Amino acid sequence: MKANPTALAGVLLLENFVSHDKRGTFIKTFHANSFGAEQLTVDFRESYYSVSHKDVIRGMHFQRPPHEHDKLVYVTQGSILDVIVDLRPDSPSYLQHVAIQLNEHISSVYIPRGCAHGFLTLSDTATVVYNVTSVYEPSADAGIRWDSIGFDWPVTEPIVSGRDNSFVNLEDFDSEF
Ligand SMILES: Cc1cn([C@H]2C[C@H](O)[C@@H](COP(=O)(O)OP(=O)(O)O[C@H]3O[C@H](C)C(=O)[C@H](O)[C@H]3O)O2)c(=O)[nH]c1=O
Repeated sequence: MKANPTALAGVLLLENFVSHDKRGTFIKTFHANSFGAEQLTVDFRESYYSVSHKDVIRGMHFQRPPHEHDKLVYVTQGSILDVIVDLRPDSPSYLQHVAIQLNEHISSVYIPRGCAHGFLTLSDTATVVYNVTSVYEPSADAGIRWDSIGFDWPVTEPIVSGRDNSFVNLEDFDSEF
């Protein structure tokens, strides 16, 4: 696994191990030694996935302290535009965002605690896997409005949940990280 830095401090684009043969494809998305060598968390406490239609936007989500978590995200079917916002006041990339296209199998994105995560579905459907380092705590499940982060989402009529449209704007967000 090769880790590549991004414009946001600590957010890494990871190149997955991918092997093709006549049977199909084999992909490795986690390797404790490689993660440890990059000082990445290896203690994932939950794993879940979502299946989204084209033009769906999910996000921008995070868990509030003390339930914040690191997150490893990858796509097992389809493609997404993965978007991360830095909510850490002490970070050199505070309040900045990055958008990374994730295509099935090829790469994963590692998102440190203190960042908000979301994505736009680019393909007809997309299956997105999340591995996180804390268990789900409803009272700490929070977010920032997807259209308040200064990113021009390449979609004309996004499909967004009422909850995601009810989050606070980034300019009004008071960071606890
Ligand atoms: C995360 C979670 C959610 N839920 C419930 C809450 C809702 O009733 C339902 C769907 O949750 P949500 O609408 O938050 O799902 P997404 O909008 O796909 O959020 C996900 O996608 C964005 C991009 C992320 O980065 C989040 O980490 C991830 O939660 O499952 C649970 O019961 N347990 C859980 O661990």
